[in-house]
Amino acid sequence: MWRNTMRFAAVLCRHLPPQMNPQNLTASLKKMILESAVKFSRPARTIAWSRALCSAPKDYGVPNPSWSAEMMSLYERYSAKGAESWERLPSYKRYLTYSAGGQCLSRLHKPTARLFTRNLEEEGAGFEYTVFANKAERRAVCLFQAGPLLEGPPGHVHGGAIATIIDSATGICATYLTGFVMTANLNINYRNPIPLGSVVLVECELDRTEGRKTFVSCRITSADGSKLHAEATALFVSVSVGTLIGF
Ligand SMILES: CCCCCCCC(=O)SCCNC(=O)CCNC(=O)[C@H](O)C(C)(C)COP(=O)(O)OP(=O)(O)OC[C@H]1O[C@@H](n2cnc3c(N)ncnc32)[C@H](O)[C@@H]1OP(=O)(O)O
Repeated sequence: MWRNTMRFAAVLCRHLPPQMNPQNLTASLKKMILESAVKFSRPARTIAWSRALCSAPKDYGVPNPSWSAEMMSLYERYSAKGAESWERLPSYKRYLTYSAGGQCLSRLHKPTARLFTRNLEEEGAGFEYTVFANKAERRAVCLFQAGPLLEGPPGHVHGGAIATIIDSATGICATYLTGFVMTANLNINYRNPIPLGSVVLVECELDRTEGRKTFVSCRITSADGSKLHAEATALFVSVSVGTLIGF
């Protein structure tokens, strides 16, 4: 039993992404890994879980057939700028999976949970988005195509869905630039409704950091930049992985 436990823990640690190598893990995370290993250390389960943990997660930030010509054109424009300036960030269905660039931890922790913005399998129905980030300029841009299940006012996107994409885009920007964070404050001014099915740019910029606080501002405009849909400011507070997991 103990040998299986240690073998399972070793498999987990081997598949942690580089920035989460075992020397850098918090005590609470080590405890979680060991507890999970104990829980699943019966031989048959060990093999099944090891396999399940090691398959590649689906990246939702790549084009799919629901993307409009306008969404594709923007995607190609940012992709063409080159990874040295604008890096496309992969997008998975769990926050930790995205942040750590791996998959093991999110599958161990409440495995049936899903990121709110990636909770529909039907392509094009809800949030279709992809994020490019520019480290040197401390900016990120989210290309967002709003599906029909995000309706608020007839034919237009729900204000809560707009808040969600702003929270996500600014959160991804803050996480990319400063590490694990949680939203502490979000202020939004809605300027013009967003038509359902349209593609908009959610442009985020890191304004400043103060200790654990990261301030990000955001503008949502039409794809050609001619119409302002919303403006927002967000405050994120850095947290440990243990806090995110709930330890
Ligand atoms: C891939 C997808 C990315 C998605 C990103 C989406 C992120 C989310 O939606 S997270 C979910 C929504 N957010 C939450 O549930 C967070 C709930 N709040 C909390 O857990 C805590 O209040 C938390 C973590 C924000 C801060 O708590 P804690 O770690 O104890 O920090 P705390 O000491 O209170 O505050 C740290 C600093 O921030 C400031 N601060 C905290 N909250 C606020 C606030 N609402 N307004 C202004 N300042 C604040 C404090 O004054 C303090 O400032 P200073 O260092 O100058 O004294």
